[in-house]
Amino acid sequence: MLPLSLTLATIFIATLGFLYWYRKTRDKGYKPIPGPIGLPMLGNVLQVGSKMHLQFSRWANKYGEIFQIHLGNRRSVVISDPQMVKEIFSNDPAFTGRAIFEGYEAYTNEPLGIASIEGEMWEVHRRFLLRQLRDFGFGKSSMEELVQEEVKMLIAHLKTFEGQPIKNLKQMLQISVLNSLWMIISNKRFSQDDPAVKEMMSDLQRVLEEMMKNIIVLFVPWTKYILPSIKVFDEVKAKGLQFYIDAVDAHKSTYQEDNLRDFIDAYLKEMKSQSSNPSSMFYGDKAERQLHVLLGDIMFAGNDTTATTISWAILYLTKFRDIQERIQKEIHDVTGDARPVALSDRPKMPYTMAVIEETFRISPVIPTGLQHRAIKGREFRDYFIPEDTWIFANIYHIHHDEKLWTDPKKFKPERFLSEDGTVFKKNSNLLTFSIGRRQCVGETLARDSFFLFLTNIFQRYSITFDPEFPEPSLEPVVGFLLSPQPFTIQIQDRIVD
Ligand code: HEM
Repeated sequence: MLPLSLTLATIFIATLGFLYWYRKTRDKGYKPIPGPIGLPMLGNVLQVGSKMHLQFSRWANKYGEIFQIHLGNRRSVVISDPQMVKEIFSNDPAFTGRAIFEGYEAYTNEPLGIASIEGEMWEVHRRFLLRQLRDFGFGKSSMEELVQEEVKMLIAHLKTFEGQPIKNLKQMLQISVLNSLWMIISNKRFSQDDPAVKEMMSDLQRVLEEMMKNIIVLFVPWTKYILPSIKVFDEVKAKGLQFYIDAVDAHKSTYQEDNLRDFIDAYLKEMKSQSSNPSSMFYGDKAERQLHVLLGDIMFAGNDTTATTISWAILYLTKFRDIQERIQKEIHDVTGDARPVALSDRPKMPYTMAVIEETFRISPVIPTGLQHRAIKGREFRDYFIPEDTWIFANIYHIHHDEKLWTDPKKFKPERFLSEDGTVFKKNSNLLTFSIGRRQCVGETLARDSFFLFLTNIFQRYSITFDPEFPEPSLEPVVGFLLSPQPFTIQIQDRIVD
Protein backbone atom coordinates (compact mmCIF):
# COMPACT_ATOMS: atom_id res chain seq x y z
CA MET A 1 0.00 0.00 0.00
CA LEU A 2 1.08 3.56 -0.61
CA PRO A 3 1.70 5.66 2.49
CA LEU A 4 -1.15 8.10 3.30
CA SER A 5 1.14 11.14 2.87
CA LEU A 6 1.97 10.09 -0.70
CA THR A 7 -1.71 9.55 -1.51
CA LEU A 8 -2.61 12.99 -0.14
CA ALA A 9 0.27 14.64 -2.00
CA THR A 10 -0.86 13.05 -5.27
CA ILE A 11 -4.46 14.20 -4.75
CA PHE A 12 -3.19 17.69 -3.94
CA ILE A 13 -1.04 17.90 -7.09
CA ALA A 14 -3.83 16.47 -9.29
CA THR A 15 -6.30 19.01 -7.85
CA LEU A 16 -3.88 21.90 -8.49
CA GLY A 17 -3.36 20.67 -12.05
CA PHE A 18 -7.09 20.47 -12.61
CA LEU A 19 -7.71 23.98 -11.21
CA TYR A 20 -4.90 25.41 -13.35
CA TRP A 21 -6.33 23.83 -16.49
CA TYR A 22 -9.92 24.81 -15.56
CA ARG A 23 -8.99 28.47 -15.02
CA LYS A 24 -6.95 28.62 -18.21
CA THR A 25 -9.85 27.13 -20.15
CA ARG A 26 -12.47 29.41 -18.56
CA ASP A 27 -10.33 32.58 -18.81
CA LYS A 28 -9.74 32.09 -22.52
CA GLY A 29 -13.42 31.44 -23.18
CA TYR A 30 -12.96 27.85 -24.33
CA LYS A 31 -15.85 25.45 -23.93
CA PRO A 32 -15.19 22.94 -21.14
CA ILE A 33 -14.95 19.34 -22.37
CA PRO A 34 -17.60 17.28 -20.57
CA GLY A 35 -16.91 13.88 -19.05
CA PRO A 36 -17.42 11.58 -16.07
CA ILE A 37 -15.84 12.30 -12.70
CA GLY A 38 -13.09 9.87 -11.72
CA LEU A 39 -11.21 8.76 -8.63
CA PRO A 40 -7.99 10.34 -7.36
CA MET A 41 -4.92 8.75 -8.99
CA LEU A 42 -6.92 6.10 -10.88
CA GLY A 43 -9.10 8.58 -12.76
CA ASN A 44 -11.77 6.69 -14.71
CA VAL A 45 -9.79 3.46 -15.16
CA LEU A 46 -12.17 1.34 -13.06
CA GLN A 47 -15.23 2.66 -14.92
CA VAL A 48 -13.58 1.85 -18.26
CA GLY A 49 -13.31 -1.79 -17.21
CA SER A 50 -12.29 -4.57 -19.59
CA LYS A 51 -14.50 -3.52 -22.55
CA MET A 52 -13.17 -0.06 -23.20
CA HIS A 53 -14.91 0.29 -26.60
CA LEU A 54 -18.35 -0.30 -25.06
CA GLN A 55 -17.82 2.13 -22.19
CA PHE A 56 -16.50 4.74 -24.65
CA SER A 57 -19.68 4.23 -26.67
CA ARG A 58 -21.92 4.70 -23.59
CA TRP A 59 -20.04 7.89 -22.69
CA ALA A 60 -20.34 9.16 -26.27
CA ASN A 61 -24.12 8.68 -26.06
CA LYS A 62 -24.17 10.62 -22.81
CA TYR A 63 -21.62 13.41 -23.43
CA GLY A 64 -21.61 13.78 -27.22
CA GLU A 65 -18.95 14.22 -29.89
CA ILE A 66 -16.07 14.95 -27.53
CA PHE A 67 -15.62 13.90 -23.92
CA GLN A 68 -12.81 13.85 -21.43
CA ILE A 69 -11.64 11.16 -19.02
CA HIS A 70 -8.55 10.40 -17.00
CA LEU A 71 -6.75 7.10 -17.41
CA GLY A 72 -4.71 7.22 -14.22
CA ASN A 73 -3.07 10.59 -14.41
CA ARG A 74 -3.31 10.75 -18.23
CA ARG A 75 -5.86 13.26 -19.38
CA SER A 76 -7.57 11.78 -22.44
CA VAL A 77 -10.12 13.12 -24.88
CA VAL A 78 -12.27 10.79 -26.93
CA ILE A 79 -13.67 11.97 -30.26
CA SER A 80 -16.87 10.29 -31.44
CA ASP A 81 -17.71 12.27 -34.56
CA PRO A 82 -16.04 11.13 -37.82
CA GLN A 83 -15.61 14.65 -39.18
CA MET A 84 -13.99 15.80 -35.97
CA VAL A 85 -11.62 12.78 -35.97
CA LYS A 86 -10.54 13.65 -39.50
CA GLU A 87 -9.94 17.25 -38.53
CA ILE A 88 -7.95 16.60 -35.38
CA PHE A 89 -5.81 13.80 -36.85
CA SER A 90 -5.16 15.47 -40.21
CA ASN A 91 -4.58 19.17 -39.78
CA ASP A 92 -2.28 19.97 -36.88
CA PRO A 93 1.06 18.13 -36.45
CA ALA A 94 0.76 18.88 -32.71
CA PHE A 95 -1.69 15.96 -32.46
CA THR A 96 0.62 13.34 -34.01
CA GLY A 97 2.50 12.38 -30.85
CA ARG A 98 2.50 9.01 -29.14
CA ALA A 99 2.81 8.25 -25.46
CA ILE A 100 6.05 6.48 -24.60
CA PHE A 101 5.47 3.51 -22.31
CA GLU A 102 8.55 3.21 -20.12
CA GLY A 103 9.67 -0.36 -19.60
CA TYR A 104 8.00 -1.50 -22.83
CA GLU A 105 10.78 -0.32 -25.18
CA ALA A 106 12.76 -3.01 -27.03
CA TYR A 107 16.04 -1.21 -26.20
CA THR A 108 15.96 0.24 -22.70
CA ASN A 109 15.30 3.97 -22.55
CA GLU A 110 15.51 4.34 -26.32
CA PRO A 111 12.21 4.99 -28.10
CA LEU A 112 12.63 3.41 -31.55
CA GLY A 113 10.47 1.82 -34.27
CA ILE A 114 7.49 3.60 -35.77
CA ALA A 115 4.20 2.91 -34.00
CA SER A 116 5.18 4.21 -30.55
CA ILE A 117 7.55 7.06 -31.30
CA GLU A 118 7.08 10.65 -32.39
CA GLY A 119 9.11 13.54 -33.81
CA GLU A 120 11.73 13.44 -36.57
CA MET A 121 12.66 9.75 -36.16
CA TRP A 122 8.97 8.83 -36.64
CA GLU A 123 8.40 11.18 -39.55
CA VAL A 124 11.48 10.07 -41.52
CA HIS A 125 10.77 6.36 -41.00
CA ARG A 126 7.08 6.64 -41.76
CA ARG A 127 7.96 8.27 -45.08
CA PHE A 128 10.59 5.62 -45.81
CA LEU A 129 8.23 2.73 -45.01
CA LEU A 130 5.38 4.19 -47.07
CA ARG A 131 7.73 4.65 -50.02
CA GLN A 132 9.03 1.09 -49.80
CA LEU A 133 5.52 -0.35 -49.56
CA ARG A 134 4.26 1.80 -52.43
CA ASP A 135 7.16 1.25 -54.83
CA PHE A 136 7.50 -2.38 -53.80
CA GLY A 137 9.84 -4.04 -56.25
CA PHE A 138 12.40 -6.08 -54.35
CA GLY A 139 13.80 -9.09 -56.15
CA LYS A 140 11.60 -10.30 -58.96
CA SER A 141 8.18 -10.55 -57.37
CA SER A 142 5.43 -8.00 -57.04
CA MET A 143 3.53 -7.68 -53.79
CA GLU A 144 0.48 -9.34 -55.35
CA GLU A 145 2.53 -12.35 -56.47
CA LEU A 146 3.92 -12.79 -52.96
CA VAL A 147 0.48 -12.73 -51.35
CA GLN A 148 -0.96 -15.01 -54.07
CA GLU A 149 1.79 -17.52 -53.35
CA GLU A 150 0.76 -17.63 -49.68
CA VAL A 151 -2.90 -17.94 -50.64
CA LYS A 152 -2.05 -20.91 -52.87
CA MET A 153 -0.07 -22.61 -50.08
CA LEU A 154 -2.88 -22.09 -47.59
CA ILE A 155 -5.48 -23.50 -49.99
CA ALA A 156 -3.30 -26.59 -50.51
CA HIS A 157 -2.78 -26.94 -46.74
CA LEU A 158 -6.53 -26.67 -46.11
CA LYS A 159 -7.15 -29.50 -48.60
CA THR A 160 -5.41 -31.91 -46.20
CA PHE A 161 -8.21 -31.21 -43.69
CA GLU A 162 -11.13 -31.92 -46.02
CA GLY A 163 -13.86 -33.84 -44.16
CA GLN A 164 -12.26 -33.13 -40.78
CA PRO A 165 -13.00 -30.41 -38.24
CA ILE A 166 -10.71 -27.38 -38.63
CA LYS A 167 -10.29 -25.71 -35.26
CA ASN A 168 -7.34 -23.47 -35.88
CA LEU A 169 -8.14 -21.60 -39.09
CA LYS A 170 -7.13 -18.33 -37.45
CA GLN A 171 -3.67 -19.67 -36.64
CA MET A 172 -3.27 -20.88 -40.23
CA LEU A 173 -4.23 -17.42 -41.48
CA GLN A 174 -1.80 -15.83 -39.02
CA ILE A 175 1.07 -17.92 -40.41
CA SER A 176 0.09 -17.16 -44.03
CA VAL A 177 -0.15 -13.41 -43.39
CA LEU A 178 3.06 -13.50 -41.37
CA ASN A 179 4.74 -15.19 -44.33
CA SER A 180 3.69 -12.55 -46.82
CA LEU A 181 4.97 -9.83 -44.47
CA TRP A 182 8.19 -11.70 -43.78
CA MET A 183 8.75 -12.27 -47.51
CA ILE A 184 8.53 -8.52 -48.08
CA ILE A 185 10.84 -7.81 -45.17
CA SER A 186 13.28 -10.67 -45.34
CA ASN A 187 12.61 -12.71 -48.48
CA LYS A 188 11.87 -15.82 -46.39
CA ARG A 189 8.80 -17.84 -45.50
CA PHE A 190 7.90 -20.49 -42.94
CA SER A 191 5.91 -23.69 -43.42
CA GLN A 192 2.57 -24.06 -41.61
CA ASP A 193 4.21 -26.70 -39.37
CA ASP A 194 7.44 -24.85 -38.62
CA PRO A 195 7.98 -25.10 -34.82
CA ALA A 196 9.90 -21.77 -34.80
CA VAL A 197 6.96 -19.84 -36.20
CA LYS A 198 4.51 -21.58 -33.88
CA GLU A 199 6.73 -20.61 -30.95
CA MET A 200 6.85 -17.02 -32.20
CA MET A 201 3.03 -16.93 -32.41
CA SER A 202 2.56 -18.33 -28.95
CA ASP A 203 5.18 -15.94 -27.51
CA LEU A 204 3.33 -13.04 -29.06
CA GLN A 205 0.08 -14.33 -27.62
CA ARG A 206 1.65 -14.57 -24.15
CA VAL A 207 2.93 -11.01 -24.39
CA LEU A 208 -0.46 -9.68 -25.42
CA GLU A 209 -2.23 -11.59 -22.65
CA GLU A 210 0.30 -10.36 -20.12
CA MET A 211 -0.07 -6.78 -21.37
CA MET A 212 -3.85 -7.02 -21.11
CA LYS A 213 -3.63 -8.44 -17.57
CA ASN A 214 -1.33 -5.61 -16.54
CA ILE A 215 -2.87 -2.92 -18.72
CA ILE A 216 -3.33 -0.61 -15.78
CA VAL A 217 0.48 -0.19 -15.72
CA LEU A 218 0.22 1.73 -19.00
CA PHE A 219 -2.18 4.25 -17.48
CA VAL A 220 -0.97 4.29 -13.88
CA PRO A 221 2.78 3.60 -14.11
CA TRP A 222 3.37 3.32 -10.35
CA THR A 223 1.17 0.19 -10.22
CA LYS A 224 4.14 -1.78 -11.60
CA TYR A 225 5.52 -1.68 -8.05
CA ILE A 226 2.50 -3.47 -6.61
CA LEU A 227 1.42 -5.74 -9.48
CA PRO A 228 3.18 -9.01 -10.31
CA SER A 229 6.17 -8.10 -12.46
CA ILE A 230 5.81 -8.05 -16.23
CA LYS A 231 8.41 -10.80 -16.49
CA VAL A 232 6.92 -12.59 -19.48
CA PHE A 233 7.13 -9.39 -21.45
CA ASP A 234 10.87 -8.92 -20.76
CA GLU A 235 11.68 -12.54 -21.52
CA VAL A 236 9.78 -12.66 -24.81
CA LYS A 237 10.95 -9.18 -25.80
CA ALA A 238 14.59 -10.30 -25.62
CA LYS A 239 13.85 -13.42 -27.70
CA GLY A 240 11.89 -11.46 -30.32
CA LEU A 241 14.58 -8.81 -30.58
CA GLN A 242 17.24 -11.48 -31.14
CA PHE A 243 15.17 -12.86 -34.05
CA TYR A 244 15.31 -9.49 -35.83
CA ILE A 245 19.00 -8.93 -34.96
CA ASP A 246 19.84 -12.32 -36.55
CA ALA A 247 17.80 -11.50 -39.68
CA VAL A 248 19.64 -8.16 -40.12
CA ASP A 249 23.06 -9.77 -39.49
CA ALA A 250 22.34 -12.47 -42.09
CA HIS A 251 21.44 -9.76 -44.62
CA LYS A 252 24.57 -7.75 -43.86
CA SER A 253 26.79 -10.70 -44.64
CA THR A 254 25.13 -11.41 -48.01
CA TYR A 255 24.24 -7.85 -49.09
CA GLN A 256 24.79 -6.86 -52.72
CA GLU A 257 24.18 -3.25 -53.71
CA ASP A 258 22.88 -4.18 -57.19
CA ASN A 259 20.52 -6.94 -55.99
CA LEU A 260 18.14 -5.63 -53.34
CA ARG A 261 16.12 -8.62 -52.19
CA ASP A 262 13.76 -7.13 -49.65
CA PHE A 263 12.96 -4.34 -47.17
CA ILE A 264 16.01 -5.08 -44.97
CA ASP A 265 18.33 -4.67 -47.99
CA ALA A 266 16.60 -1.41 -48.92
CA TYR A 267 17.19 -0.13 -45.37
CA LEU A 268 20.85 -1.23 -45.38
CA LYS A 269 21.30 0.63 -48.66
CA GLU A 270 19.89 3.80 -47.08
CA MET A 271 22.26 3.34 -44.11
CA LYS A 272 25.25 2.96 -46.43
CA SER A 273 24.32 6.08 -48.37
CA GLN A 274 24.17 8.04 -45.08
CA SER A 275 27.33 6.55 -43.55
CA SER A 276 29.17 9.89 -43.56
CA ASN A 277 26.21 11.96 -42.37
CA PRO A 278 25.96 11.79 -38.53
CA SER A 279 22.84 13.97 -38.53
CA SER A 280 20.88 11.42 -40.60
CA MET A 281 18.27 9.18 -38.96
CA PHE A 282 19.86 6.31 -40.94
CA TYR A 283 23.33 6.83 -39.47
CA GLY A 284 25.37 4.33 -37.48
CA ASP A 285 24.55 1.90 -34.66
CA LYS A 286 21.41 3.72 -33.62
CA ALA A 287 19.94 3.26 -37.12
CA GLU A 288 20.70 -0.44 -36.92
CA ARG A 289 18.91 -0.72 -33.57
CA GLN A 290 16.09 1.30 -35.13
CA LEU A 291 15.89 -1.25 -37.97
CA HIS A 292 15.52 -4.15 -35.48
CA VAL A 293 12.65 -2.43 -33.69
CA LEU A 294 11.04 -1.23 -36.92
CA LEU A 295 10.85 -4.82 -38.20
CA GLY A 296 9.18 -5.89 -34.95
CA ASP A 297 6.68 -3.02 -35.24
CA ILE A 298 5.74 -3.92 -38.81
CA MET A 299 5.21 -7.59 -37.93
CA PHE A 300 3.31 -6.72 -34.76
CA ALA A 301 1.08 -4.11 -36.44
CA GLY A 302 0.45 -6.05 -39.63
CA ASN A 303 0.06 -9.70 -38.79
CA ASP A 304 -2.62 -10.29 -36.20
CA THR A 305 -4.73 -7.33 -37.34
CA THR A 306 -5.02 -8.67 -40.90
CA ALA A 307 -5.45 -12.35 -39.93
CA THR A 308 -8.11 -11.49 -37.33
CA THR A 309 -10.06 -9.37 -39.81
CA ILE A 310 -10.05 -12.20 -42.38
CA SER A 311 -11.22 -14.61 -39.63
CA TRP A 312 -14.13 -12.26 -38.88
CA ALA A 313 -15.17 -12.31 -42.54
CA ILE A 314 -14.97 -16.11 -42.69
CA LEU A 315 -17.10 -16.31 -39.55
CA TYR A 316 -19.78 -14.01 -41.04
CA LEU A 317 -19.85 -15.88 -44.35
CA THR A 318 -20.11 -19.21 -42.56
CA LYS A 319 -22.95 -17.89 -40.42
CA PHE A 320 -24.79 -16.25 -43.32
CA ARG A 321 -24.70 -18.89 -46.08
CA ASP A 322 -26.72 -16.76 -48.50
CA ILE A 323 -23.96 -14.12 -48.44
CA GLN A 324 -21.31 -16.83 -48.93
CA GLU A 325 -23.21 -18.17 -51.96
CA ARG A 326 -23.65 -14.69 -53.42
CA ILE A 327 -19.89 -14.05 -53.18
CA GLN A 328 -19.19 -17.42 -54.80
CA LYS A 329 -21.53 -16.59 -57.66
CA GLU A 330 -19.80 -13.25 -58.22
CA ILE A 331 -16.38 -14.96 -58.20
CA HIS A 332 -17.65 -17.54 -60.68
CA ASP A 333 -19.11 -14.89 -62.99
CA VAL A 334 -15.79 -13.05 -63.09
CA THR A 335 -13.24 -15.89 -63.20
CA GLY A 336 -15.29 -18.87 -64.39
CA ASP A 337 -13.55 -20.57 -61.43
CA ALA A 338 -10.87 -21.40 -64.00
CA ARG A 339 -8.14 -19.13 -62.58
CA PRO A 340 -7.36 -17.52 -59.22
CA VAL A 341 -9.04 -14.22 -58.36
CA ALA A 342 -6.65 -11.29 -58.93
CA LEU A 343 -6.61 -7.72 -57.59
CA SER A 344 -7.54 -6.45 -61.06
CA ASP A 345 -10.92 -8.26 -60.68
CA ARG A 346 -12.02 -5.90 -57.91
CA PRO A 347 -13.92 -3.38 -60.07
CA LYS A 348 -16.08 -6.24 -61.36
CA MET A 349 -16.85 -7.54 -57.86
CA PRO A 350 -18.95 -4.89 -56.06
CA TYR A 351 -20.71 -7.34 -53.74
CA THR A 352 -17.45 -8.86 -52.51
CA MET A 353 -16.03 -5.37 -51.97
CA ALA A 354 -19.14 -4.52 -49.95
CA VAL A 355 -18.69 -7.63 -47.77
CA ILE A 356 -15.10 -6.61 -47.06
CA GLU A 357 -16.14 -3.06 -46.17
CA GLU A 358 -18.97 -4.30 -43.95
CA THR A 359 -16.51 -6.54 -42.06
CA PHE A 360 -14.25 -3.52 -41.48
CA ARG A 361 -17.29 -1.59 -40.22
CA ILE A 362 -18.92 -4.07 -37.90
CA SER A 363 -15.74 -5.59 -36.46
CA PRO A 364 -12.96 -2.98 -36.35
CA VAL A 365 -10.16 -4.98 -34.74
CA ILE A 366 -8.63 -1.89 -33.08
CA PRO A 367 -11.91 -0.48 -31.75
CA THR A 368 -10.60 2.68 -30.08
CA GLY A 369 -7.59 3.17 -32.37
CA LEU A 370 -4.08 3.82 -31.11
CA GLN A 371 -4.06 6.87 -28.91
CA HIS A 372 -2.30 10.00 -30.12
CA ARG A 373 -0.57 12.46 -27.78
CA ALA A 374 -0.79 16.24 -27.95
CA ILE A 375 2.86 17.28 -28.32
CA LYS A 376 1.79 20.87 -27.58
CA GLY A 377 -1.30 22.43 -26.02
CA ARG A 378 -3.61 23.58 -28.82
CA GLU A 379 -7.00 25.02 -29.62
CA PHE A 380 -9.29 22.59 -31.33
CA ARG A 381 -12.61 24.03 -32.51
CA ASP A 382 -14.08 25.68 -29.37
CA TYR A 383 -11.97 23.64 -26.98
CA PHE A 384 -8.46 23.72 -25.58
CA ILE A 385 -6.49 20.48 -25.53
CA PRO A 386 -3.55 20.77 -23.15
CA GLU A 387 -0.08 19.39 -23.89
CA ASP A 388 0.35 15.67 -23.17
CA THR A 389 -3.36 14.87 -23.51
CA TRP A 390 -4.08 11.51 -25.13
CA ILE A 391 -6.53 11.55 -28.02
CA PHE A 392 -8.66 8.55 -28.94
CA ALA A 393 -10.80 8.07 -32.04
CA ASN A 394 -13.98 6.30 -30.90
CA ILE A 395 -13.93 4.02 -33.96
CA TYR A 396 -16.24 1.27 -32.70
CA HIS A 397 -18.85 3.82 -31.63
CA ILE A 398 -18.67 5.67 -34.95
CA HIS A 399 -19.12 2.37 -36.81
CA HIS A 400 -22.18 1.47 -34.72
CA ASP A 401 -23.76 4.89 -34.40
CA GLU A 402 -27.46 4.80 -35.34
CA LYS A 403 -27.20 8.39 -36.58
CA LEU A 404 -24.74 7.25 -39.24
CA TRP A 405 -25.92 3.74 -40.18
CA THR A 406 -29.29 2.01 -40.37
CA ASP A 407 -29.44 -1.24 -38.37
CA PRO A 408 -25.80 -0.88 -37.32
CA LYS A 409 -25.80 -4.20 -35.41
CA LYS A 410 -26.71 -6.14 -38.57
CA PHE A 411 -24.15 -7.56 -41.02
CA LYS A 412 -25.53 -5.91 -44.14
CA PRO A 413 -23.10 -5.56 -47.09
CA GLU A 414 -25.83 -3.82 -49.17
CA ARG A 415 -25.19 -0.60 -47.26
CA PHE A 416 -22.00 -0.25 -49.37
CA LEU A 417 -23.82 -0.74 -52.68
CA SER A 418 -25.81 1.51 -54.98
CA GLU A 419 -29.57 0.97 -54.86
CA ASP A 420 -29.57 -1.43 -57.78
CA GLY A 421 -26.69 -3.36 -56.17
CA THR A 422 -24.29 -2.96 -59.10
CA VAL A 423 -21.88 -0.29 -57.85
CA PHE A 424 -19.66 -0.42 -54.76
CA LYS A 425 -19.88 2.80 -52.70
CA LYS A 426 -17.23 3.81 -50.18
CA ASN A 427 -18.40 5.50 -47.00
CA SER A 428 -16.21 8.17 -45.40
CA ASN A 429 -17.49 7.31 -41.90
CA LEU A 430 -15.45 4.12 -41.97
CA LEU A 431 -12.33 4.63 -39.84
CA THR A 432 -10.93 1.10 -39.34
CA PHE A 433 -7.43 2.21 -40.36
CA SER A 434 -7.82 5.61 -38.66
CA ILE A 435 -7.10 8.72 -40.68
CA GLY A 436 -4.67 11.58 -41.13
CA ARG A 437 -1.00 11.91 -40.40
CA ARG A 438 -0.70 8.66 -38.43
CA GLN A 439 -3.18 6.63 -40.45
CA CYS A 440 -2.20 2.95 -40.83
CA VAL A 441 0.74 2.63 -43.24
CA GLY A 442 -0.22 -0.94 -44.13
CA GLU A 443 -3.79 -0.21 -45.26
CA THR A 444 -3.20 -1.04 -48.94
CA LEU A 445 -1.36 -4.25 -48.11
CA ALA A 446 -4.05 -5.25 -45.58
CA ARG A 447 -6.87 -4.57 -48.06
CA ASP A 448 -5.08 -6.44 -50.86
CA SER A 449 -4.35 -9.43 -48.61
CA PHE A 450 -7.92 -9.50 -47.27
CA PHE A 451 -9.37 -9.51 -50.80
CA LEU A 452 -7.01 -12.19 -52.15
CA PHE A 453 -7.32 -14.57 -49.18
CA LEU A 454 -11.09 -14.24 -48.87
CA THR A 455 -12.00 -14.60 -52.52
CA ASN A 456 -9.60 -17.41 -53.34
CA ILE A 457 -10.54 -19.44 -50.25
CA PHE A 458 -14.27 -19.17 -51.10
CA GLN A 459 -13.65 -19.82 -54.79
CA ARG A 460 -12.13 -23.17 -53.85
CA TYR A 461 -14.14 -24.18 -50.75
CA SER A 462 -17.59 -23.94 -49.29
CA ILE A 463 -17.38 -23.52 -45.54
CA THR A 464 -19.85 -24.71 -42.89
CA PHE A 465 -19.67 -24.93 -39.12
CA ASP A 466 -18.71 -28.41 -37.91
CA PRO A 467 -21.99 -29.85 -36.58
CA GLU A 468 -20.16 -31.58 -33.71
CA PHE A 469 -19.20 -28.21 -32.19
CA PRO A 470 -21.46 -25.44 -30.92
CA GLU A 471 -21.98 -22.54 -33.35
CA PRO A 472 -20.07 -19.51 -32.09
CA SER A 473 -21.85 -16.32 -31.13
CA LEU A 474 -20.85 -13.16 -32.97
CA GLU A 475 -19.88 -11.47 -29.69
CA PRO A 476 -16.22 -10.45 -29.89
CA VAL A 477 -13.53 -11.62 -27.51
CA VAL A 478 -11.98 -8.46 -26.13
CA GLY A 479 -8.21 -8.58 -25.84
CA PHE A 480 -5.53 -6.47 -27.42
CA LEU A 481 -7.66 -6.79 -30.57
CA LEU A 482 -11.38 -7.41 -31.00
CA SER A 483 -11.36 -11.05 -32.13
CA PRO A 484 -14.02 -13.60 -33.08
CA GLN A 485 -14.87 -16.41 -30.67
CA PRO A 486 -13.01 -19.62 -31.55
CA PHE A 487 -15.00 -21.61 -34.13
CA THR A 488 -14.69 -25.00 -35.81
CA ILE A 489 -15.45 -25.41 -39.50
CA GLN A 490 -15.55 -27.99 -42.25
CA ILE A 491 -14.60 -27.33 -45.86
CA GLN A 492 -16.02 -28.85 -49.04
CA ASP A 493 -13.99 -28.56 -52.24
CA ARG A 494 -16.06 -26.83 -54.97
CA ILE A 495 -13.61 -27.32 -57.81
CA VAL A 496 -12.85 -30.63 -59.44
CA ASP A 497 -9.14 -30.67 -60.42
C1 HEM B 1 -6.86 -5.15 -41.12
C2 HEM B 1 -5.62 -4.82 -40.87
C3 HEM B 1 -5.17 -3.58 -40.17
C4 HEM B 1 -5.88 -2.68 -39.40
C5 HEM B 1 -7.35 -2.73 -39.03
C6 HEM B 1 -4.95 -1.65 -38.98
C7 HEM B 1 -5.31 -0.55 -38.21
C8 HEM B 1 -4.41 0.41 -37.77
C9 HEM B 1 -4.76 1.52 -36.92
C10 HEM B 1 -6.16 1.86 -36.39
C11 HEM B 1 -3.61 2.22 -36.68
C12 HEM B 1 -3.48 3.48 -35.79
C13 HEM B 1 -3.49 4.75 -36.62
C14 HEM B 1 -3.42 6.01 -35.77
O1 HEM B 1 -2.63 6.08 -34.84
O2 HEM B 1 -4.19 6.96 -36.03
C15 HEM B 1 -2.53 1.55 -37.37
C16 HEM B 1 -1.21 1.94 -37.36
C17 HEM B 1 -0.20 1.26 -37.98
N1 HEM B 1 -0.31 0.16 -38.81
FE1 HEM B 1 -2.01 -0.82 -39.26
N2 HEM B 1 -3.71 -1.93 -39.49
C18 HEM B 1 -3.80 -3.09 -40.24
C19 HEM B 1 -2.79 -3.69 -40.98
C20 HEM B 1 -1.48 -3.26 -41.05
C21 HEM B 1 -0.45 -3.86 -41.88
C22 HEM B 1 -0.62 -5.03 -42.85
C23 HEM B 1 0.71 -3.20 -41.61
C24 HEM B 1 2.05 -3.50 -42.23
C25 HEM B 1 2.78 -2.73 -42.89
C26 HEM B 1 0.39 -2.14 -40.63
C27 HEM B 1 1.29 -1.24 -40.10
C28 HEM B 1 0.95 -0.20 -39.24
C29 HEM B 1 1.92 0.70 -38.67
C30 HEM B 1 3.45 0.63 -38.87
C31 HEM B 1 1.21 1.62 -37.88
C32 HEM B 1 1.76 2.79 -37.09
C33 HEM B 1 1.72 4.06 -37.92
C34 HEM B 1 2.23 5.28 -37.18
O3 HEM B 1 2.27 5.25 -35.95
O4 HEM B 1 2.60 6.25 -37.85
N3 HEM B 1 -0.95 -2.22 -40.33
N4 HEM B 1 -3.05 0.46 -38.04
